[in-house]
Order: sequence, then C-alpha cells, then structure tokens
Amino acid sequence: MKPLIYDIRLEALKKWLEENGEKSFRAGQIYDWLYVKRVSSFEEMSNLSKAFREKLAASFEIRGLDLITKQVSADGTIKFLFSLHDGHAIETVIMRHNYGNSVCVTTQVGCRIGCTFCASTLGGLKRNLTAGEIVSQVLMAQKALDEDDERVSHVVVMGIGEPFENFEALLDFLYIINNDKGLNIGQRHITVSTSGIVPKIYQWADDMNQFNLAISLHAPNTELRSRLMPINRGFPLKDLLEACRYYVNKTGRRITFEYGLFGGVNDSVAHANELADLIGDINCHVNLIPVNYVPERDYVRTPREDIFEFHRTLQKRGINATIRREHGSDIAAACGQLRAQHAKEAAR
Ligand SMILES: C[S@@+](CC[C@H](N)C(=O)[O-])C[C@H]1O[C@@H](n2cnc3c(N)ncnc32)[C@H](O)[C@@H]1O
Ligand code: SF4
Repeated sequence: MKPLIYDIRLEALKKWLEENGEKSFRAGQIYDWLYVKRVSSFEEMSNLSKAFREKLAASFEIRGLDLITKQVSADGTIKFLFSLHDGHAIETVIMRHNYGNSVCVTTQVGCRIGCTFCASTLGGLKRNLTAGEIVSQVLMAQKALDEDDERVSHVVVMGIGEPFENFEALLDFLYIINNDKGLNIGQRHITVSTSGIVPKIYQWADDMNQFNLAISLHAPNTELRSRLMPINRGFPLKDLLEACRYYVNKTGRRITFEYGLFGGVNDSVAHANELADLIGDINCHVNLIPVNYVPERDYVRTPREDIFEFHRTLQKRGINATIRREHGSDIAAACGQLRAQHAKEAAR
C-alpha cells in the first residue's frame, strides 16, 4: 500500500523529490497545499505540473479520515469517531478554552497497557497509527474549525493509546504539525501524556525538550499504582520519579502529573499528603481528574467536597494543582468510550 502523504516530514519529502528528479523547494509548495490551503486531492495543487501531480499520486495517498459519528457538547466540545482505511475506529476531540482550541489525538487502535480504569484498553491493542493518521486527525479538526474561522492552537496527545509505545510515528507527527510551513503549532503548545515508559522519558528529556510532558501518576505509592496501572510492575514508581527528576533538571521545565480521583481508592486527605511527600521536591503541576465513568469498570466518582479537600491539601503543602475542567461531560467523555460503544453496537 502507498504511504499517506501526511506521513512525510518536510526534510524527507525534499529528499524524495531530489531522488525522483524534482526540485526540493517543491516540498514547501506541497506542504502549503496540504496544511495551509488544506486541499484533499493532488489535482487541486495547481502550481504543480500535471505530470508531477500524477507522479505524486502514483507514490502517495492523500486520503482523509471517514467520519462515523460526531457528538457536540453544550460547552462546545466536539468528539469525533473516525474510521481508518481498514475499518478501525478512533476518537479525536476538540476542546474549547479561553486561550484557544486544543485537539486531543489518538496514537494507537486500542492499548495494551491495561490500566484498570481506562476504556481505551478494553479490547487490547489492534495496531499502531501511522504518523499521517495522527496528523489527519489534527487536519480534520482544523477543517471543522475552518467553518468558524478558528485555528487549532494546541494539541494534546491524550487520546486512545500509549504514545511512547508508538514512538517513531509520534516524533514524525510532532515534527510535521510543528513545521512552520505547515500547521505551525508551537512546541510549547503540544503536550504528550505517558503512562510511564521510563527509558522513553529519558529520550524525551534529551531530544524533545521544548514539548510538554505529562505523566499519568494516579497513585501516591507503588502498591496502589501497581493495582491501578500494571505498567508500574515493569517501571516502578521510584524509577519513574527518577526519570521525571531527570527531565526537570535537564530541561529546566515543569512536568505535569495527572492524578485521577477514584472514589474510595486514592482520594483521601491521607493520600493527598502522601502524594505531597512523594513529589514535593519536583517542579511540577498536578492535574486532578475526577474519574470519568466507564460502564465496564467499577470506579465511582469522588464527591465534589472531597475533590476540593484533596486539592486544598495539596495546595497547603505547596504543590501546584488544579482540578481539570470537564469537557463534554454530557457526552461519552472518557477516552475510548465512544469507540467501545461503537464496537458493542457493531457486534449486535
Ligand atoms: C487515555 S490516556 C492516553 C495517554 C497515555 N496512554 C496515558 O496513559 O497517559 C490519557 C489520560 O486519560 C486518563 N484516563 C483514562 N481513563 C480515564 C477515566 N476513566 N477517567 C479519568 N481519566 C482517565 C489517563 O490516565 C491519562 O492520564
Ligand atoms: S490510561 Fe493510557 S496507558 Fe493506560 S490503558 Fe488507557 S490509554 Fe493505555
């Protein structure tokens, strides 16, 4: 099968052009058609010769994603369920903030990490997405925002899948959306979230130090974390935090810890104090996430007052923390939930 044109970094496209007897500056023109004018066929690239367009079409696909369904929430959140060329379904979300529009992208069809609270992992991992399939999600979101003359200003890699398990495609994706000849989304406006693949955190700190990093922490001690996230057995909390300290020291940047509040599991004042003891020496921000209900999982919500109490405890201990604003809470909000619902309906 031909690769997607959206899979290709600008430098790689220049190289391909040179190897195919074309001028490398054409790469910038192609990027402009793809990411600025956002055409959906090679024929529309009118400043390229017909023969050249045919050559491109013979080597690359320019296919977008097929929309299966779209849910629009009262707060403006839009959740898309897209179908890939092989029929797999993935989710992409646009969230509206006062500072801009952020898009949450999927990196894998499913996930093999097996966190006990997450809908994305219910059917295991089917396959990795290519860089172009991840880029296409941002493009589809941008095309939807074009209708309101708005732009995608931020990207969060927090959709279905573990991005650090699809590392090469992730890096290609990031370079493509960051390129100033294309979508030009600033590195500091892009956040990647990982469940804690420790060796990749070191690599990230060394090579990708202008992009934001978030860690799904969810527990203040290693026993509880192993119960919630089986990855903690392979990469225990102590090693994970050492990698986080390395990131902060190496980059001089703050790291984000995501901490889901699961009722009666990890949400007491004692847990908040234990968390403060654990991360108190790290330049960090804690994002408290009230658990999204997933029917297949039996976690329940922490009562509102207890969420505030947990937050206050962290703040009193000098930990920078916020409670995540809930986007689209009136629609299937938990990541992977729309896809899981779709799979159930298809099986009926
Ligand atoms: C779906 S994951 C994708 C990125 C990466 N695999 C990770 O775990 O960080 C994005 C975030 O959603 C959180 N999450 C997953 N299921 C959730 C649920 N039911 N309620 C609240 N947060 C959830 C994860 O812990 C993680 O912080
Ligand atoms: S939270 Fe992240 S790593 Fe864990 S199962 Fe869900 S997608 Fe995978």
